[in-house]
Amino acid sequence: MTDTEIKKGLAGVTVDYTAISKVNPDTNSLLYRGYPVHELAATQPFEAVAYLLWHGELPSETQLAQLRATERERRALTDDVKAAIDLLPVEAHPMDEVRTAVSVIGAADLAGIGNVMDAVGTPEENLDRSIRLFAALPAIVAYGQRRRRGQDAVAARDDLDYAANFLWMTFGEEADPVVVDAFNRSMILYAEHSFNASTFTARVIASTLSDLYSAVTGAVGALKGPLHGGANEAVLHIFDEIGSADRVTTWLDDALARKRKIMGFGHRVYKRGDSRVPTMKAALDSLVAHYDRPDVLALYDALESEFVGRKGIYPNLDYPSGPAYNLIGFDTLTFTPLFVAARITGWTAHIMEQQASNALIRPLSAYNGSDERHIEGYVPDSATAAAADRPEEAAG
Ligand SMILES: CC(=O)SCCNC(=O)CCNC(=O)[C@H](O)C(C)(C)COP(=O)(O)OP(=O)(O)OC[C@H]1O[C@@H](n2cnc3c(N)ncnc32)[C@H](O)[C@@H]1OP(=O)(O)O
Ligand SMILES: O=C([O-])CC(=O)C(=O)O
Repeated sequence: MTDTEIKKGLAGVTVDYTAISKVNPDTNSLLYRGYPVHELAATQPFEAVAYLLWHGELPSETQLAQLRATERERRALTDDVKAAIDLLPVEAHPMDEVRTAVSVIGAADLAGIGNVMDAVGTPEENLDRSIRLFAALPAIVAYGQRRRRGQDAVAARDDLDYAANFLWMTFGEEADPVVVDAFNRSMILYAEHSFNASTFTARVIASTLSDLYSAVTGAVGALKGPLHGGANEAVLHIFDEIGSADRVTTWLDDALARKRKIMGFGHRVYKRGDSRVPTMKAALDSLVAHYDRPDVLALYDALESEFVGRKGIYPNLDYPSGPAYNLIGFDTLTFTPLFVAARITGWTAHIMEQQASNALIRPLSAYNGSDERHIEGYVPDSATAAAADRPEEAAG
């Protein structure tokens, strides 16, 4: 064994600088490029926050109009992506559809083909790729839900902004402004969160000088897990299991006796509450009032107060966003793909930041396997035996 200190899960390890966001668990705050996220959620369209994450500044009116025009041009579900999704079983998890769709878009981008040294691309190419994925994902996520319901794709509308068009493509009808506003806020809150597991995955892949699409594909895989983005889906499964507020105590007694994790609670960095929860909870409250569903709020409050009271572990963003997406009408399986559509902004900002100041990410491990041993009967040839006698030369 070794006396090297192991930082399991990289907990508490600071691996690099980032200028994109600051998560501060002491003040329970989250800044995107210096702006508190709740101020952005209250005042900005998601497109402006995407611009902020990529460029470091909020857009002028002209810059926002340019980004919106490009996003609108690239919103449609393209034939190749639709065909690739249609090849998958209709029961496939939508995160697998999204991962596949990103891969298809990446394979169709032929810039840098021919020499692997060009895969990484220029900053201009990577900003363009970021906008391409940002614009394409809503149609992919919307079509996934419609396909599972046996419905056709709904064509994008270029007279609607990002959030309203996303809801239009999913449901085929214009959403109420209350719903659009709550959805827009959720996208902003989900957009970015420093070196979380999926963003770190993207940065690891980018650090090898692989291409942006590969880094995003890996990030989608990391986000799928229930300890990370998959928790918003898992929260709704828990709500369905519990059923109603009056059943919370018995359900929790049983779940804790069986040492189950209560999804939507706890966080690696925040230990006294997630900075984004109050803003998302306010969005959930507006949806509860809009849809007249006080039963949802009763269950939400009952589980939160019982679990926090017993364990002192607080809700994370996935706790209010799960029931909010359910009220809007998204299928439970669609929740984590919605997170992808939002986080594509943060992931791509981090990929470009990694590329701008790259070092291959390759930590060390401490070996705790078998002592050296040998294959019975193996006789090295003379060159191998000679090299074994001169290990420093063999290592080159
Ligand atoms: C957008 C996001 O990705 S936010 C995170 C979404 N994920 C979830 O909601 C999944 C549920 N939560 C969790 O599993 C954890 O809180 C994590 C993975 C998010 C953070 O975990 P870590 O910082 O590694 O803390 P860890 O898992 O070691 O938990 C510390 C203790 O609290 C307990 N704990 C933490 N979260 C929970 C929970 N949700 N339910 C029950 N117990 C919990 C652990 O069992 C552990 O107890 P122990 O010390 O008795 O073993
Ligand atoms: O920061 C984390 O570990 C997880 C999280 O909340 C996020 O990615 O939004």
